[in-house]
Amino acid sequence: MAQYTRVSGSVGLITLQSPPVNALSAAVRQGIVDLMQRALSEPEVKSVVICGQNGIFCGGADIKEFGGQMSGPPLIPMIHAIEAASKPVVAAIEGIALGGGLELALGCHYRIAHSKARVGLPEVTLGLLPGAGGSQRLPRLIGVPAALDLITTGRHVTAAEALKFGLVDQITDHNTVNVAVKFAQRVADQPLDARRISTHPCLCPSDVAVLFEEVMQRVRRTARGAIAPIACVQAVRAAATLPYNQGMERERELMATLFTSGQARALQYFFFAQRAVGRWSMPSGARWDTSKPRPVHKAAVIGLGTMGRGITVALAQAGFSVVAVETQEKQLMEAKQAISGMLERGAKRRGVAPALDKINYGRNIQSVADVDLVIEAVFEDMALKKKVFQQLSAVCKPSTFLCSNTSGLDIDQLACQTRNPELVVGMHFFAPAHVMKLLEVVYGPKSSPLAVATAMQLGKKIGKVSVAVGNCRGFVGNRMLKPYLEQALFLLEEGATPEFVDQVLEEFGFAMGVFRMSDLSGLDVGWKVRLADGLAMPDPTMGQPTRLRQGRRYSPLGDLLCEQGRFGQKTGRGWYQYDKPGSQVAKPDPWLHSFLDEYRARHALVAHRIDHQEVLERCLYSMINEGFRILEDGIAAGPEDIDVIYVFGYSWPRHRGGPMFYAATVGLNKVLERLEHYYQAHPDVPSLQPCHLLRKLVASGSPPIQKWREVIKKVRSQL
Ligand SMILES: CCCCCCC[C@H](O)CC(=O)SCCNC(=O)CCNC(=O)[C@H](O)C(C)(C)COP(=O)([O-])OP(=O)([O-])OC[C@H]1O[C@@H](n2cnc3c(N)ncnc32)[C@H](O)[C@@H]1OP(=O)([O-])[O-]
Ligand SMILES: NC(=O)c1ccc[n+]([C@@H]2O[C@H](COP(=O)([O-])OP(=O)(O)OC[C@H]3O[C@@H](n4cnc5c(N)ncnc54)[C@H](O)[C@@H]3O)[C@@H](O)[C@H]2O)c1
Repeated sequence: MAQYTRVSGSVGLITLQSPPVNALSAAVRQGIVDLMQRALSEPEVKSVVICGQNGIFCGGADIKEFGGQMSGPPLIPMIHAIEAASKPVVAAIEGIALGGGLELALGCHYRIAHSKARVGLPEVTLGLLPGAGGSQRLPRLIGVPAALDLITTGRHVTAAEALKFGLVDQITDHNTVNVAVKFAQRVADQPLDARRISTHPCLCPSDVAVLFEEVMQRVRRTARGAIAPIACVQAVRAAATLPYNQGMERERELMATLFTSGQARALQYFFFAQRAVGRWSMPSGARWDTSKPRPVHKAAVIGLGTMGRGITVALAQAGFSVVAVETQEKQLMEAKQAISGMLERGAKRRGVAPALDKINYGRNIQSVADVDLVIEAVFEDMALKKKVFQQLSAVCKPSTFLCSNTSGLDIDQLACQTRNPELVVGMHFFAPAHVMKLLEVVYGPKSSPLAVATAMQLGKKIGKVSVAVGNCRGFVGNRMLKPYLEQALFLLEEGATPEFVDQVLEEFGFAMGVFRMSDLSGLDVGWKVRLADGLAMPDPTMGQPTRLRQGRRYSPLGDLLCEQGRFGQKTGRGWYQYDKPGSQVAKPDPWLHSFLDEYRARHALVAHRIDHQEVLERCLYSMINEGFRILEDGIAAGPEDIDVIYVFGYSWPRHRGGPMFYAATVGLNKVLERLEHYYQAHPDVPSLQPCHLLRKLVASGSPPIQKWREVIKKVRSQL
């Protein structure tokens, strides 16, 4: 909807009204069309201002409409009509002008923005391009290089940057609508021809062909298989090389291809999934909207290794006072230096002062007595963590929330060490913790909704996408990683190479294949856990068959590498070889290939040809199957939680929506049928056995992912 008012006698003010972001729904578009006609037909009206209600100009096309039949006036002719209007039209931009919202503003003859406003064309993040003339008008207004940057990245720019680009005509700290109305009065009699951006020539640098070639190469390299960024470059190239009308035709063709692509559907699903995870719920019935967080002013971090340092930086950068504790003097000094460096580099990038004074360092756990929340990040050792939790419980004020950054240990066991187990939750960050967006907030059986709400809110304040999950070994992310890693090792035993498996996974869109990722994280990390679990047993005299544990197939390949001191990048050898320890360039290692040949010979394993399909299906479907088990067990509330965890924490390609969305795209019956096939071939691998929920969903006719929660509820109630 939109509202019309006449202000100052001669200005027609059109206000978009569609909360929360004034998206261009059919009703809003109809309103704009009708009210523009009214403004143009009223003789007293000399100029028009378009604004949005509640201090928000417009968040773009209504994404919810994309899935269904589009109705109402189309956007492109609507914007053309505004540009062609005989009276000046001024956009008054407050809050945001994004996507179709900015395209609407580009159709206006002038743009006035509030100094705090942000503008951008983020369509690429939804698998689209600016398809209402944005790809053709923006380069004509701000030049090809700047337009390529904005359109291919989708980044939002501040009003000040927009002014520098020439994207807006004026910025103001005052009431933007009032300023725009006065401006509209001033320009009422000005000629409009030069203000119609579609008539401008597209100014190109002399080396424009080289520029497009370079940008296209960069985009292809970083897109990881996403098609929208490439289409965005093609659309801007059309603006640079074709007359406006032909450019618009090219924009329409490219948009039509993207619009119906699975990638756009996946990215739009993911847009809503990211927001859905904020509406968390617990099996007890506690929910985000009925649980109030408690404010946190001062926090502590215990253990300043890899994770503790990143967590301290994230907290300090967000303005929290932090007490940072490390027991060893040498470690403390090193950590202090590293944290200061991270803060200084971050501050330089963002053009602010480093938050060094936010942190108090100490070696004594007593120094955390008055904090509101503690995040423990000591070694992954249950006995040590229990001791730390006992100490914290004795030292801290009774209301302090005690959180652990454990990667997968039982939160409940830690809670049991404290006086107030209801205030204990997991806060599982991902490395590097000041960079990675994901935070798993893990509730145990005793965790209170207050503790979950507080950890979720803290996560949001430090810029994380927080997902509330239940307590089980590995929580959601690492639990699903286990069958994925396991299949990758089995594939090596059966004839594949690390390079081939990684190539397939990287072509699928992962930033790194499983073996390159393991080399980066350090092979010793998982080895220590397997040793502690009694799985890794190098001594053959222990009587364990090498490739079997507790009746299940087991691959000791990772253990054997660790026994040779091959821990990955840090030692310069792992699944690959590196020029020197710490180097990041992975090279195939002939030693590893001979080692695999000998290993297969020793175990009478006959290598067979493993193709692309088998690698993908076995690695991904076993992981997806575990995802269904997680849903069945109530560890994640819905498929969106799992998908958000995988995209933000494990570099799952966003344009494939996440593992559960991918399963829905492939077809649940196909996933089930292939799992059955592989389980039959490998009956000693339980992770390949299709789980009950997957069978139930297929038996229910494979409903769309948005309906899975209903089936999940039924399955859980039967358990
Ligand atoms: C051939 C056909 C031609 C077509 C022409 C194409 C036109 C055009 O080029 C395409 C587009 O504009 S594509 C669009 C380009 N635009 C974009 O990509 C902008 C996307 N939006 C954003 O980036 C952020 O939401 C804001 C920065 C606007 C606000 O951030 P914040 O303050 O943190 O708030 P928040 O929590 O994020 O959102 C609050 C609520 O609003 C909801 N909602 C928001 N935008 C929506 C929309 N456009 N729609 C619907 N809903 C939208 C959101 O879901 C949430 O509701 P929920 O019930 O809780 O789920
Ligand atoms: N490294 C990762 O990628 C990663 C990711 C997510 C979670 N985690 C988890 O985070 C935790 C820490 O892992 P990390 O990789 O940072 O380990 P790390 O070995 O780099 O650091 C642990 C630090 O804790 C310190 N420490 C040990 N006992 C202490 C005590 N009693 N009081 C204060 N400090 C003490 C050590 O001196 C060391 O500096 C583990 O639980 C791990 O599972 C790690």
